Amino acid sequence: MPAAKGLDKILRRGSLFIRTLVLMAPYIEEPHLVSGLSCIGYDTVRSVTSGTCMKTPKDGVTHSPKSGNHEYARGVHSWRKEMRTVYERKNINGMVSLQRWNFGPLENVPGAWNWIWNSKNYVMLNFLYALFLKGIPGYVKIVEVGPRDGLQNEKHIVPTAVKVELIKLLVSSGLPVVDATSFVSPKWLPQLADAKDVMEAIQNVEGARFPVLTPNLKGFEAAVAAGAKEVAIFASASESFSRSNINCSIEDSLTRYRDVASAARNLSIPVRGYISCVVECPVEGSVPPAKVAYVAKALSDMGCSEISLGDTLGVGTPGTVIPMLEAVTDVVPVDMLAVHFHDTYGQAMLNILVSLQFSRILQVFISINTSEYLIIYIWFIALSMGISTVDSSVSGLGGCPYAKGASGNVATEDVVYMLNGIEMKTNVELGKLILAFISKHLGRPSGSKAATSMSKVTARAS
Ligand SMILES: CC(C)(COP(=O)([O-])OP(=O)([O-])OC[C@H]1O[C@@H](n2cnc3c(N)ncnc32)[C@H](O)[C@@H]1OP(=O)([O-])[O-])[C@@H](O)C(=O)NCCC(=O)NCCSC(=O)C[C@@](C)(O)CC(=O)[O-]
Repeated sequence: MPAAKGLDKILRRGSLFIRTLVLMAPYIEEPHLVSGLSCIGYDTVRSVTSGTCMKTPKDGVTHSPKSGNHEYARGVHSWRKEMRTVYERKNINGMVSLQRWNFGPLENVPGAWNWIWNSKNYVMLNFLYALFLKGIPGYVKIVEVGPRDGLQNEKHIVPTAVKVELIKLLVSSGLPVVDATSFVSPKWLPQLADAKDVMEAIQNVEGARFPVLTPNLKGFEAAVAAGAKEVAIFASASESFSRSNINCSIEDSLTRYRDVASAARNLSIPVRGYISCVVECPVEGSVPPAKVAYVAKALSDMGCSEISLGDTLGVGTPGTVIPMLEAVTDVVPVDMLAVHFHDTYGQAMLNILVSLQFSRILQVFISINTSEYLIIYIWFIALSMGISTVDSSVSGLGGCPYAKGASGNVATEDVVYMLNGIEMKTNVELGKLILAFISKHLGRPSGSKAATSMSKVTARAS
């Protein structure tokens, strides 16, 4: 709805404006009329000089008001002190309609709040506040990508037993989804050439789902044979990156993925879709949001249950991430989306926060009550909450072998620490997640600031 889109943009500019709008709401319903004046085009023009007036039927019988013979009495709205003009016109049924009015000034805030408090509008306005000022989801699903996106970038191939132990530890911390491995060509990605062995070793691990990446039908069939119950396909919003990562154009990749999605549908296997380079490509530079939206729509149309938007280079800021989210949520529902930030420029946490807070006005509706005066209610209904699925990687492991210079993914420990701090549930136990295990194995410190600081505190205390 175009009006909703426009409002959506305006409302997201800042809470001050939203407060102003909310405070204006009492002035939208304004049936208080006094004194008659004639005006061309309108049956009656009335001026309200003191706002303490309110219509009360003299005989106690409710009847259609006619211009010029209303009865008014001092009413409860003591905050209406300003001058206003109301234009009346008889409608086709002989009813008097309120055609237009001027809004009063906004100074009388306490009175306005009285009005809000004493009416059903309070509920609605409270909802608006909750949405814009605190409107982030209560539960965030974390998709752990360390064993796949993290370890695919290690120079030295990590032994299968270490990968399996890592996955088990991650699951025991409460993570609900762990990307386990990729069924890709071992020539392209030798680091994950043991995909079959890893999958077989975690068959009996309970408590989490284990999606695996499949670039084509060959990979899909191998994954299913090894026991995968969920797969992921990975397209790119940049033509050059698509060619360097999976050796084909975006269109060709979508054709391949349609086959994978259809084979998965036949086996009732859920498919996650990844999109790389949603902000920038290492070769082409900035990627237009419309291109990301195009690929997202294609993945959604072929049946992906979730779409993860990857800032593969880790260069995005809220300035580039928000327009991209706006374009994608124009074509794909927000609850299907996940965000996947690398942290090359230290912007990942900020980008996650704006994604959680991202909400859209989906509907504006206007209701008209013609029982007595024409009363118009205008409600801005914002239905969408922010994005509630975040990808991250334990110890900040990762990068992409085909995106030189890109650093690791945002660290899962840092994400959980931040979400705990703003009281959003993840069901992940931070203490259990802080894994000295993988850092020790890789022979370097953790890439998570939260993990490093908390380990120091624990060491000092003991
Ligand atoms: C897509 C291909 C296979 C095309 O690679 P290709 O060379 O064009 O494929 P091909 O069909 O010509 O096959 C070449 C060889 O690979 C074999 N092959 C073919 N398919 C498979 C398969 N599934 N499993 C095992 N082997 C396979 C095939 O059998 C053949 O073997 P040969 O006859 O030479 O002995 C290749 O480019 C590839 O595997 N690419 C994957 C690269 C990769 O994993 N990159 C990292 C992914 S992470 C990412 O994309 C970003 C993400 C998702 O994390 C989000 C973000 O961070 O933003």
